[in-house]
Amino acid sequence: MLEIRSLRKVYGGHGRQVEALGDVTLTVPEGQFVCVVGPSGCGKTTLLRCLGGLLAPTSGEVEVAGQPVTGPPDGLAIVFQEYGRSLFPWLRVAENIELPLKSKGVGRAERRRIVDESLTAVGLGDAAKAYPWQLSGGMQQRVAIARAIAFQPKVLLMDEPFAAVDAQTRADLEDLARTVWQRFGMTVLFVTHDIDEAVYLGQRVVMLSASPTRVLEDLDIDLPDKRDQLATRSGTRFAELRSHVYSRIQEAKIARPGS
Ligand SMILES: Nc1ncnc2c1ncn2[C@@H]1O[C@H](COP(=O)(O)OP(=O)(O)OP(=O)(O)O)[C@@H](O)[C@H]1O
Repeated sequence: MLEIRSLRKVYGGHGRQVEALGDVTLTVPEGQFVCVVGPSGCGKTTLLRCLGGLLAPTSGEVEVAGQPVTGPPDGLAIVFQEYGRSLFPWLRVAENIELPLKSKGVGRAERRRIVDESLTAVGLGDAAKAYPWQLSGGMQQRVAIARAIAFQPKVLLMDEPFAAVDAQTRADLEDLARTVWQRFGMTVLFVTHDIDEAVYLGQRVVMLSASPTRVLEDLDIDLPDKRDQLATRSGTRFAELRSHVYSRIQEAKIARPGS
């Protein structure tokens, strides 16, 4: 479903060149939940932007559902970290969710049905008429997730979506992300700084090196499909996986030239 081959991205301008991605190759089959972790600044967001058609690669190829990415692909939705800036404050929650459906040409009655279903799926069945600024940060991020799933994407890209909420809300949103993935069966690529979060959520954890960025390791997460914040995180296998990922990321940071 997602194919990234020898992806390289160099930002230029103002006499400064930054090689955000060196040579990244990665395949995500349809329906998988894959997490991407790596040292700060290694190009995780850049990778998602190239996949989402928001940035052109310097070289290499990016394909979504067999089609080369030349702009935002059909059937792909992105949830960003900054929910405060991704929702329109002057539109009610239901109108925020409806907007992409309108541009897709979905009729009014069907829009209503999809909005209700998506809000219920994220536990906000009663918030349709509220404005985003009347909701807590965690609730706003639920609205952003509802808007993404209302679009019925085949691919969902998530860029550190829970980094700005408190720990308890974050745990709830992590479980919501897995529930939504299991229910709607989309392919998910989830970028995070948080190693525990990556191991808890993913079927695979892809570790990126420091610049020049490549895939350091692609690890299968052999935890049971049914995960639980307490039982899964306190298990021996979880501890082994997280310490493995942690030590690889530490090595990657130390290997960084000049750090
Ligand atoms: N628009 C841009 N112009 C120039 N350089 C950029 C631009 N966007 C990102 N960079 C640089 O590219 C590198 C990778 O940035 P990116 O945000 O993709 O990394 P990241 O792994 O997501 O970072 P973090 O973990 O801190 O969120 C960084 O050195 C960053 O400064």
